[in-house]
Amino acid sequence: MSTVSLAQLNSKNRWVVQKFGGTSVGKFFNNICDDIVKPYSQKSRVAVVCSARSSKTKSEGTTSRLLRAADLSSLDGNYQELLEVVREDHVENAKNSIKDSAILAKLLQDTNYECDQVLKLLHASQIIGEISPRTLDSIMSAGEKLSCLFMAALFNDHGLKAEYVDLSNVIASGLDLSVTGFDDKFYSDLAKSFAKKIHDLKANDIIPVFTGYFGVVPGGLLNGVGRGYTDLCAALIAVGIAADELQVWKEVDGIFTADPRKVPSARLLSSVTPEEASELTYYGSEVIHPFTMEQVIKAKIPIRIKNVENPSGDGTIIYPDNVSTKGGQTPPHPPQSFQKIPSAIFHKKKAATAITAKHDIIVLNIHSNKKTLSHGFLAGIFSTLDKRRLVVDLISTSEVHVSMALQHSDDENSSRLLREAVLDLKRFGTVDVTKNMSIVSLIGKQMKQYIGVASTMFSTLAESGINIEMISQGANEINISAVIDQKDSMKALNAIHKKLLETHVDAESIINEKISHLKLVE
Ligand SMILES: Nc1ncnc2c1ncn2[C@@H]1O[C@H](COP(=O)(O)OP(=O)(O)O)[C@@H](O)[C@H]1O
Ligand SMILES: N[C@@H](CC(=O)OP(=O)(O)O)C(=O)O
Repeated sequence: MSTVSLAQLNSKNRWVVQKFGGTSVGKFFNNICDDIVKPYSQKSRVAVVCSARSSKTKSEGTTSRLLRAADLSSLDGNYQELLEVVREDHVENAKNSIKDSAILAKLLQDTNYECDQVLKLLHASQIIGEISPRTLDSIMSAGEKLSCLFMAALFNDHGLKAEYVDLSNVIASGLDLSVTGFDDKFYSDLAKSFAKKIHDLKANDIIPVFTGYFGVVPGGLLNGVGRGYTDLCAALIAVGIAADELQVWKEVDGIFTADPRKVPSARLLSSVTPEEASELTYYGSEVIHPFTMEQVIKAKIPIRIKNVENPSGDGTIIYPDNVSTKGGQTPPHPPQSFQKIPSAIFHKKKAATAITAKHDIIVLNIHSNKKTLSHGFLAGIFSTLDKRRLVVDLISTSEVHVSMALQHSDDENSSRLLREAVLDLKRFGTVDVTKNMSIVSLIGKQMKQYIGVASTMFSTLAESGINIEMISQGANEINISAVIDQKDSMKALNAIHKKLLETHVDAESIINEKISHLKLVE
């Protein structure tokens, strides 16, 4: 644990909110307790938010299992077996980890109760033969309930004073979000309700362990917010209690210039802006849920991404480059925080910040059967796609041609929806589909200020012998994307990273390279 960071936590009235993802809770619960929550709680108040446990990967984790069980129940399948896997996983983990017999007995009782509740819901869905978004949400909520019951028990077992806080009923049941939407008032009311849960704690040295699942929202949390909703929950808690910092703990040191598993020379970034973090998440590098940023940044609270396996690392701070923190002065004064915020946040000179890739992309090409694109042509295409819940990631149009890149999984249901959409789209012209593609995106808030970045990216692909299917420069000017064959994506990431993101390559050198190239041509 870094003494620098802890030395700055000098007041017990200051809060830090710590969010732990599912795989961290599944694999590193002892580190979380002893090396992270314990030392931080000695210097400040700590609120913990956890996702559902995943002992290996998110796709095999508790939330995914519960969602699969829900699917099975509505299809009259064997959901019981899957739920017993969830129960067994939590019971075994509790028995192996909790030493105090009274704490363990209570945890096992609570764990079995939550599993039995889910079984009842699944049974009801099987009888009805369908599952409503509300029921699906309730089933899904068991993931966070089980993991937080365990984490609170573990903290108490290791000598901390912790209390499990269930947020699943925090949203008033009469709320009609179809009228209000997820608007500012909804978020600010929610943040206040979360804060109230803290004021209701029995003593002011208790560590609340919040279920990252936060309620049956109309339309369903899964539909309204999507997977990864615990980030948003943690953000709203941070806003509600005016925390000094929101820490999102993962299994990487922070945000890198590229996925470190794919690009060995990727560098850790000391800071990124919220816009960059959102783009990175959307285009393949799951950094943080995009809804998280707005709320926290509005409240001037920095977000820090940190590594559960390396708590003393500085991590990556997500903070706008033009806003001071709460109580701070106007920019460019660096925001005050638990750990120093790198001055580079205000003096970033790099043209690009990071490169990312999104896989399982298909490209839909539509050649209009008219000479020019007619009135309503694009609207027709989009409503056809929308009907099948197909979301376009990139689009590029010419006079008579539209190309769109979409993410597509090969499961039966998605394939059927795609087939239907293609059939329907044939009303507008000839349609062809190219599968197994990737979107490679270069992200950077500074890029728009520099000439030559896009052309360097595309010429690097060409020099590597990689064919470009489609090009798009995002409307927000912080994203330049190309669609390429998926089998070339590793090569593309590494080549572009080498050219545009390795330390010695900065914006000036791109421009100089361009100028010397122009001179040669002359
Ligand atoms: N630019 C990037 N910076 C950091 N990690 C990235 C990046 N792009 C992709 N990743 C991957 O995202 C994963 C996020 O970390 P992890 O803790 O596993 O996520 P989660 O908390 O969602 O379970 C890492 O495995 C990492 O390889
Ligand atoms: N457990 C939920 C919510 C979540 O936020 O997960 P994670 O923090 O592990 O991404 C999910 O799997 O989507």
